[in-house]
Amino acid sequence: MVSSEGSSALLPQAKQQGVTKPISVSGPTETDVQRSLELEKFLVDAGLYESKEEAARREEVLGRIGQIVKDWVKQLTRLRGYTDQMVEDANAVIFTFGSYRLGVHGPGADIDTLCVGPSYVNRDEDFFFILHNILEEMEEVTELQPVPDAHVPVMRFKFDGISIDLLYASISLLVVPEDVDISDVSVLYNVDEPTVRSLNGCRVADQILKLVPNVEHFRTTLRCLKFWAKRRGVYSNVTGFLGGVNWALLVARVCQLYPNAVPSMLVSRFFRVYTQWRWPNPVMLCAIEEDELGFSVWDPRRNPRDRTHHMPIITPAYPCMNSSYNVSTSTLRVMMEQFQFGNKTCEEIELNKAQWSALFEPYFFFESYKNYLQVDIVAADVDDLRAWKGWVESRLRQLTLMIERDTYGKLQCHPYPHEYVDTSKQCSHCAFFMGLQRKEGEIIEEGQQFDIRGTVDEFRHSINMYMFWKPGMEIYVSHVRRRQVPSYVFPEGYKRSRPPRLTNQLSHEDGEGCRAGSRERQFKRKKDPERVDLRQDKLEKRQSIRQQKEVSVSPEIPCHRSASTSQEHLVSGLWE
Ligand SMILES: Nc1ncnc2c1ncn2[C@@H]1O[C@H](COP(=O)(O)OP(=O)(O)OP(=O)(O)O)[C@@H](O)[C@H]1O
Ligand SMILES: [Mg+2]
Repeated sequence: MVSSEGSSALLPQAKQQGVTKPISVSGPTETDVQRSLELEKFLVDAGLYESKEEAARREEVLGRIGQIVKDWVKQLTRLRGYTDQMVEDANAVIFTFGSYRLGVHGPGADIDTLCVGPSYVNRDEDFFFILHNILEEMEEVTELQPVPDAHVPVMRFKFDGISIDLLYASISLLVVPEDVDISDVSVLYNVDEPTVRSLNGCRVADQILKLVPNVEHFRTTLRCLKFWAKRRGVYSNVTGFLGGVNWALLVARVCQLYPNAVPSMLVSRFFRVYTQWRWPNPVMLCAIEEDELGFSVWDPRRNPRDRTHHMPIITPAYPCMNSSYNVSTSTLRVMMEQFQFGNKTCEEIELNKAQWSALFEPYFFFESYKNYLQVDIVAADVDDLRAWKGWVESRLRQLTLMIERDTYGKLQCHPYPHEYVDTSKQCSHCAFFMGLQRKEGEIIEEGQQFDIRGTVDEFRHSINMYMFWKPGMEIYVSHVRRRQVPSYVFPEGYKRSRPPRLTNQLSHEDGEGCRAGSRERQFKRKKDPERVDLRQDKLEKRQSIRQQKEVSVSPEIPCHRSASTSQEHLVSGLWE
């Protein structure tokens, strides 16, 4: 039986912006409920839930951190000469947010944590210096990394092996009550911008949980979509795709539109809604009133910059902001393709033509393009690499934008949010890849080439502006063809033989590539081995002529600072 709800499920375009009423109020059929159970089982089997022991360990760690910050504030209150009563009352409170707070974290996930302290305990010295030193002395604490200059200042560390992101907000109260309500807008009075941003993570999580009609259904659906996005290579805020909070808001909106739906229905409605969504119409949770939006930070009527956002997903707590400003036309295009894939697969699941596993088929990035950019990052040791890689990764979006800008949009980039490590290298190494393709429908004259050497040079120049550069930190950008992609990117260290075209596989080969590919497959079907050899020989010859035309493709990466000019490590710039 196909699931219920009929034509009301079709999203009227006019309602896309500011839909306030649910699209469908009809409930699930038995089949829908059964499918939901199957989906939940699939998620459990995929290892997405942590064990009871791990959950208890997290609680314990949070309790420990809560006590550490209380002691820290008390100690500071005493040092600053406040009265005994003030010392007695001195307090700090820990809140969680992010996936842990939403109840959708998996085993090994980090815990996003906010410490709320009194007005006289500040971030710069008290948090990033005194508390930092206290943590540094503790043997349970490892990998302590303060990031005071971030958009949202954060102290990262592991406590008993559990990753913690700890933020700090000093609110305008002398004493922080244990039950302080950070959902109340008054906590935002007289605090600086980084504090507003730090408080916002918790306020957003609280709002989401308040605004969805059924929290458990929301959680299962969100777990499913987050897992799906990771499998399909579209989970990453920094690369220009969507991160945890963006997926949470998209799912929450669908939950509002279908208040009686069970997770299996919500997953398929998710794809149906977002394949039809006319971006850049914003996605907002229902409780945000137009008036409220008028006072928000994100407001395309007042801020011209907001009009440039491609996929606005607005946070539901004041000040409402676009949580997905990193999305570009390239990453939006990739996500829309993946939504189409999700929609098609869900339709097949609803018709009993496919199982849930089909939805989570991994995306074969290295089979989807003929041409790639390989960005190699090396550093002297793992600590340097962590910092250097973070910097380069945060700039990769710029490279995508610059290439599309410099080729007038004729060359499209697909940044892939996955890092690969060549363990055979002696230095610390990782590599990122981008798929490259001509824009669909673009007519490129014969012999026309894309020269992106200048673009890559500009990118390298901006990367080398890194304030904390150390000897050994290097970046190399090269153009590689599919067959030259290094073997360490493949899970078993070897390339999959080219599979028959899967229905779920989105391919981005230009016409020439498709013809060559299909000819090769035809040859393999021929019985006459001599004929195959001859034809393959011809192909190989052609390939070798092509390679001779190229400049320095896939250079060997040295592990020392090279005095060579950037030309040696550049993308070839020759494009057929
Ligand atoms: N671009 C953003 N805009 C607004 N808030 C953000 C943004 N990025 C992160 N946050 C806040 O920080 C929280 C933690 O971010 P994080 O990337 O760890 O997501 P998460 O929901 O915890 O998912 P994950 O399972 O990937 O850790 C988010 O839930 C959100 O509250
Ligand atoms: Mg998190």
